[in-house]
Amino acid sequence: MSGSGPHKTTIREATCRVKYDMTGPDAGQIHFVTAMAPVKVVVVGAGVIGLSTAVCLAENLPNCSVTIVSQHLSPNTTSDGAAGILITTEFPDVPVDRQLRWFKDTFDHLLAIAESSEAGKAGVFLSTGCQIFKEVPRDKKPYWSDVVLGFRTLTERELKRFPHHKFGHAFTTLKCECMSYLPWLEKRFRNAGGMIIQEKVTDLRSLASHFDIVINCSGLGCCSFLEDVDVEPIRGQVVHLHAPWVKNFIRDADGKTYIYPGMNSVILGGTRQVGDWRLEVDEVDRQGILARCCSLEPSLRGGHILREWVGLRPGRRSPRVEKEQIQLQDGRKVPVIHNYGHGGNGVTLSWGTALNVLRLVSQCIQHPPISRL
Ligand SMILES: Cc1cc2nc3c(=O)[nH]c(=O)nc-3n(C[C@H](O)[C@H](O)[C@H](O)COP(=O)(O)OP(=O)(O)OC[C@H]3O[C@@H](n4cnc5c(N)ncnc54)[C@H](O)[C@@H]3O)c2cc1C
Ligand SMILES: O=C([O-])CC(=O)C(=O)O
Repeated sequence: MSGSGPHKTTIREATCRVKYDMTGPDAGQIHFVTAMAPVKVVVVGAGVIGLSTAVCLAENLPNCSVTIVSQHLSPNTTSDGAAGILITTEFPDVPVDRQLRWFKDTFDHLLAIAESSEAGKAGVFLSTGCQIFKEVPRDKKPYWSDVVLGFRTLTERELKRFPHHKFGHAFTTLKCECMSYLPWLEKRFRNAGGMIIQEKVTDLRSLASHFDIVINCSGLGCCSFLEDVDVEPIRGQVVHLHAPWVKNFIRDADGKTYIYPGMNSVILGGTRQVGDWRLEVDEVDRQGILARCCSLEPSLRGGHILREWVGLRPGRRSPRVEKEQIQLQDGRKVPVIHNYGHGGNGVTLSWGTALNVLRLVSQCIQHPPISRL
């Protein structure tokens, strides 16, 4: 780490002191007095997962100093190119109630932004449309149906628009455009006293020697410094089309065809090529995307292409949100909290998994319960 010397404060030394208020308007309340030295937390990564996590920590833990160390910043992260729709799937290794909480916490957080005067600046807004199925799904009402707004089954008349599909849901969800949202989060982070260092991490241990707690939000990047054989790229290509008359989203449940109207363009997708590291736009993929999307929404044929983009989703069977401990050469044990592997759902789960990390960090520093947790 350049620009910071060895740091000797341990977490134990920095834990807060408790004061009991006997008088005044807060009588009977326990106050936690800021400790002598702040707990030094470092967040690796400044995509939607790293920035959400860093903001959550910086705004809720006054006795921590939070630093982001990231190789790339917005607009050069995978998150920047995400369609940003809030739709989730079911991960095999995470209890459903935990997944539900991740999604609901994110939805509620972003809904509040969408309803505020910050919506335009943050790039967060409501989006109504449908998800359609070529075969009737076993579970006609997914576990997340009560998180989104106005969830219902498509009528037969609505389904007639999609002759190759047998079933569908209509609902209102949120779209969070990271090209706006990430700079907006970054500003919020700096306002909360956070620091950002642009640097590649090659070894978690040497980073840990300068901090008390390490949070790993490096997405696919953790392949280079972490032995997690489950992480792999899932290539996604999208086309941005000028077609402002298209207002409602359409998503094929197979995840390979979607149409998402946004603030300045309609995003057409997509591809899901597992293990494919190519970042170049593929001509054949483009033709496939346009053909599939136009077959669902023929009016798109009147649009024109604004730009194209390829990103690599941080693929994993399930996201990894958990704590481990690493031991440094001097014997010091440093908690490392992982928050990566969100695949095609990083925006959808960003705030929920960030709050999960906040709870884990709070446990590490024996911070008092916070009403927002
Ligand atoms: C085409 C496409 C469409 C998508 N659409 C949606 C959608 O509609 N909804 C949705 O929820 N999700 C969507 N996704 C998925 C979403 O983009 C990802 O889940 C999300 O971006 C993951 O965020 P992240 O912060 O983990 O990763 P990233 O955005 O990749 O951020 C990782 C960060 O870690 C940093 N980093 C990596 N390695 C190192 C290192 N060694 N040292 C220092 N820093 C490092 C990087 O520089 C970067 O800042 C889409 C993805 C693609 C490709
Ligand atoms: O699948 C979608 O609807 C959009 C998305 O999250 C992705 O392409 O990863």
